[in-house]
Amino acid sequence: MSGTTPGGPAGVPLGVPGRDFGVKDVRGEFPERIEVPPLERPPDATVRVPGSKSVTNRALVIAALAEGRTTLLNPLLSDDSFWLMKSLSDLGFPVEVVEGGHVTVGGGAGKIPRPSGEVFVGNAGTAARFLPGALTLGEGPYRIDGVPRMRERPISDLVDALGQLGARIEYAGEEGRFPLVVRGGLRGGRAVVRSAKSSQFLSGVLISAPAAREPVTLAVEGDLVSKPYVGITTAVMRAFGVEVGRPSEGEFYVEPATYRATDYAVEPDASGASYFFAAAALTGGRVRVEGLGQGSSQGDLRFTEVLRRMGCSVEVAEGYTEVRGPENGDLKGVAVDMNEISDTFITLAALAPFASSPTTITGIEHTRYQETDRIHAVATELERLGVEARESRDGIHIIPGPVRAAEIETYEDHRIAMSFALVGLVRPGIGIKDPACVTKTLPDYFRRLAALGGG
Ligand SMILES: O=C(O)C1=C[C@@H](OP(=O)(O)O)[C@@H](O)[C@H](O)C1
Ligand SMILES: C=C(OP(=O)(O)O)C(=O)O
Repeated sequence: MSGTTPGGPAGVPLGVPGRDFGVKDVRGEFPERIEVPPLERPPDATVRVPGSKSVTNRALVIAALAEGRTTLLNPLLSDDSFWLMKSLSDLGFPVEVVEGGHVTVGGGAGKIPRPSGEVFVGNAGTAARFLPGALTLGEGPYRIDGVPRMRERPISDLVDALGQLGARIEYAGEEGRFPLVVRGGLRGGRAVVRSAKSSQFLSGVLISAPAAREPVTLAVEGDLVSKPYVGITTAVMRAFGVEVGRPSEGEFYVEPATYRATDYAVEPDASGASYFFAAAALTGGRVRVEGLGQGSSQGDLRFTEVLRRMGCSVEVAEGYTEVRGPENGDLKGVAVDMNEISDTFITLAALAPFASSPTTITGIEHTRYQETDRIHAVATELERLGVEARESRDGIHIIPGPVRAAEIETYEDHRIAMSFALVGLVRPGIGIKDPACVTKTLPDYFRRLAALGGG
């Protein structure tokens, strides 16, 4: 790695106890750009990745609503969980990162300790979409805001759904956008939820539903994107003692209940694991990710099925998943609908230029509303590498070809940085600008990537 090595154990103690919730602000320790050196030989590695962002942030909110003290084992400690832990702490919940990087949360048994206040969620979609419903449990008003990009990301489908359940939520600035002001009280009843721009709206309503005074029935209207994340939501709710009923295909039913605190082990992050699997695919190497395997609640582990179709051999076992890239180096292009696993479409887009045939990715229009307009950003950066990429409304078509050296713009999007860094493993001269954006979900990503080379 040129420049300083961010996120290394020497520079950045992750998971240390203290008021920084184990997430030291390391952005200033990153260089302005990082050049990823090509690997000298294909990796033959067994790696661990931190806990799932999605599971961590659900478990944190639910633990705060629960009765009793929860310990989260192997949580993700990164910007996204930092903003959620800080928000909960600002609301008066005792949240602590203890020895070993575990997190304890003192639940309010359905109450919020501070009667009013302000919270800030950075650019964490999970915090932005899970907290408004939870805030209806307190007295209010509570103001919730985020970074400028969060003020552009959609939120009205969540506000509308909670409103149908009796929540009083106002837009403090522009109509339909962050920041919001939330007042207390959630009646319950029946709501129609639109989740075509983000599944996080449905998840956010579900998480707060047990706190309503009356039973809640939710009917999903229109497309539901990123479906497996709703399964993660109901799985974490179940672990804290609340069942979600499914009266019919598009309906969810939750009775009034108080979550029960529990000790909860967070499984490794499957979206984060995708970069390490992809590194094996790209180099003809072998990478095993420990602790992530059969029975995972995360849809993104199915990225390995895409790699299998591209010619990799994949083993999803009980306690690990292992990917071996094709020995002859022949990665095949694929046509794949990635609606359900869209965080990994960028990982695939970084592999596609090296395949022996074109790749077509569809079903990902909703990613235009995420950290950046991801379809457009990916097409732009592939073109910067000299690769032909055709953008459509809901996808991208990538034609393999020679890849030239380039300085990659990352648009404050951790997944653009992490995915395009993979190109650097096989092509010299790939610079990643603003590499600090990886702190959103994987602060020591570049150290981990370099370690694949045995470093
Ligand atoms: O609920 C979650 O934890 C997430 C849902 C997905 O968002 P969308 O439903 O907006 O696609 C995913 O992209 C995001 O990284 C995490
Ligand atoms: C879309 C993502 O994040 P968020 O939770 O902010 O939506 C992501 O991590 O790729």
